[in-house]
Amino acid sequence: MGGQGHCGEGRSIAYADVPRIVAHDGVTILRLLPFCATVRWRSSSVGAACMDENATSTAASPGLSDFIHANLDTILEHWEQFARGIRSAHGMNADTLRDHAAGVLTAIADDLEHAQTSFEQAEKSKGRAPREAAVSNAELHGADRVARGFSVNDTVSEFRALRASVLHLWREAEGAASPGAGEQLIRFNEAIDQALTESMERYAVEKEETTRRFDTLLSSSPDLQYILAVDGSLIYANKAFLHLCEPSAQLLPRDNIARRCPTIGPQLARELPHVIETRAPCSGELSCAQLSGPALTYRYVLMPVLNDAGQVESITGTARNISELHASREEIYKNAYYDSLTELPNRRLFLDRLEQDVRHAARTGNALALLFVDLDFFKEVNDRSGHAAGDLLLQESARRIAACVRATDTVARIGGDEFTVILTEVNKLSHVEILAQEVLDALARPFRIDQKDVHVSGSIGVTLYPQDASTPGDLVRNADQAMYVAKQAGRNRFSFFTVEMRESAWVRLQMIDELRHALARQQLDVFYQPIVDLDTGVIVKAEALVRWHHPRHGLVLPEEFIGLAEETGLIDDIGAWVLAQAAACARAWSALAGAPFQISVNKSPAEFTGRAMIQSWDNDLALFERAGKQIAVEITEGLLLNDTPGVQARLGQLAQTGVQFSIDDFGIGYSSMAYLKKFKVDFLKIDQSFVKDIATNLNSSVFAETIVLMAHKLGLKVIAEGIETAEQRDVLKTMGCDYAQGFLFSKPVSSASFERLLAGNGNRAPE
Ligand SMILES: Nc1nc2c(ncn2[C@@H]2O[C@H](COP(=O)(O)OP(=O)(O)OP(=O)(O)O)[C@@H](O)[C@H]2O)c(=O)[nH]1
Repeated sequence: MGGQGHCGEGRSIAYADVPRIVAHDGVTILRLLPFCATVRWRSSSVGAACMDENATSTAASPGLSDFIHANLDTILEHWEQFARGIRSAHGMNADTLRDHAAGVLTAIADDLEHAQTSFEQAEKSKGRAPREAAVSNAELHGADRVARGFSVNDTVSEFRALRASVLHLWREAEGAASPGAGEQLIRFNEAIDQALTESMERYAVEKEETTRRFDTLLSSSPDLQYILAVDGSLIYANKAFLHLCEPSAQLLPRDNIARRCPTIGPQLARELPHVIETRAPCSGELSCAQLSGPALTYRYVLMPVLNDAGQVESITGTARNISELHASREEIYKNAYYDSLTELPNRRLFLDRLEQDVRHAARTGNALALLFVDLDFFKEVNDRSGHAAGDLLLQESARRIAACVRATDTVARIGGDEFTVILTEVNKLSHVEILAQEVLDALARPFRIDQKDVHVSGSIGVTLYPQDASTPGDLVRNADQAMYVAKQAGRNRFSFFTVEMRESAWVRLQMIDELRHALARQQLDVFYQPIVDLDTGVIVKAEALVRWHHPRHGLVLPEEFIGLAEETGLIDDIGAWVLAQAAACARAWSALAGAPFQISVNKSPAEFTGRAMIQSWDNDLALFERAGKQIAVEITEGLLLNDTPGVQARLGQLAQTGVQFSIDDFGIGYSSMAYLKKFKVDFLKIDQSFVKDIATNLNSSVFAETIVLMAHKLGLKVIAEGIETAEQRDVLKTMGCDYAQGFLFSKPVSSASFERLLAGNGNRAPE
């Protein structure tokens, strides 16, 4: 390279000395120092304003090549005025922009320096330009422009401006008029055209590669990627998108997305007018039906592409398959709002719906009915047939209840065996009654479970909006209270809520609350009623009967609170406490009498079936064991007939302790002697309803006598309850009844009073 330049101090620099940098692809480019900013030329007319006074001409034969070398900075400055205007040169920094142009220009100038061979000339005339140094620079130039977002026009304009700047300044410097200028001009134009061609070719290759890379990237993406024209026709679609389209695979020009991709196209096409109008991105979820399998869910984004005028020229779209996410979101929602066993709405969703329905009814003036359905004796199904059978019964109950109502009504499972039904737009009360009865009928039909018929029934409480209450909470409470009344009235029925129910429910709740504290506050007491030997009239036994000294209501009898205790499970604690008192008294009174004295205690069926605490049952067993025959346990016939494994096991455990058993209220139930063979019973207690008219009613006396006879044949003793008159006592005595209990002998009395009775015991037999 023989070119020379001039610096500001008049020192000439060979261009071979100009520092170079090596680009990343190995192409060497010149990095020009900003050393000369003036046009160096012999002519005084050129660049007078910027002429350095100390500058000396070095070019003996000034050619275009020398001119370019000498005035590179000035040319570039001139060119830069234009270059900056190319869309702000796409953010390129001034040095880089200049480096590229300088590289191309310097290479062209170098090329101009050596004489062209005739071969080169011939090749050029055939349009086959030999490679020149400018080419590699131009390639670099073209490649870089793609990456920086220059358009083809921008790139062409850059070269045109470069050519214009050189020629303009050369002409001004009068170089264009120098000898051989024409030839140089031709070669310069050829060289710059050549550089432009190379730059454009490289630009095109680069662009193609970039497009191919993006296409590969987009094609391998599982997300749908596509570009739409504003009329909805597909400009581009990646593989994932085409996969969802009609199977004819190839994308045809102007294919409309709605027609081409019937699964999701129409849904996307509907969004286009909005995106075009607002020029804002839009996103959402859409459902894509599949030939087989569940519909897929896609989350899509549509993004408008704006032209220079700010108008939407196309729309890019992406869509991601979020079916799994959607499914897990649905699963979470289902778990939160639906009962997993029956798939009905759970309590939470039921309360939401009730709130909405109440609001809607308030707006429209319609009435609404809420039904609270509770299965009867469901616990027995679990106990007898197992929990899995209970589950099946709950599922079938859910289906049966749901089949009774309209699709717009809500059926929910809000607890164990509790269901609710919200009936909206209720016009007639009779409709509610009919529906409640239908539900009862449906539940009363046998359930076929494990090849067996299982029977339950339902109790339903009904309340109405707005007649009974105005808030969801009050409606639920009303329906619950009405259901409770239906249960108390015998089950398998429905009750409408009344205001009186609210009052009695409140009293009941208060009683439950007070009963909870009664033991701790020592308000419970055990009274004892004597049982006499009918032959001798001597007190030989006693029955322990619990009493509640209520702070406001005075002495409360067991009939008024044992039911509540059973319902709430308090019966376990109360029963254990009564047993402990009775066992202590039996011990003391045995010592007092100098002979074994037996006290009988009542055990409710709930104590055999409920029992939240295994521990309390074990404690009872230990007490029974210690007491042995000093305690007799009074149980009902129903309990013995209960063949659920849990109940039978507990009865067996109890029998092991050595206590004796009495069948209470004998005669009013099944009066079956069959179970007496299976379970060792010691006493039968004839129910007082037979004793009452035993002296006047032949049926009662025959029945009582039969019981006595049969019991004796089976080796059992008989106790008659509720004896109030000497006549009753005498009839029973004549029949051979063993023991008697009733007001004729004594009312239940406190332990202290009972001790006094015992002290005088044996002195007399009541007449
Ligand atoms: N199998 C099954 N049983 C359940 C489920 N949830 C609760 N339960 C049982 O359902 C029973 C409901 O108790 P209750 O309503 O007092 O029993 P009930 O025998 O129907 O008594 P009444 O309503 O007074 O007739 C309890 O024994 C619970 O253990 C469940 O998901 N599956």
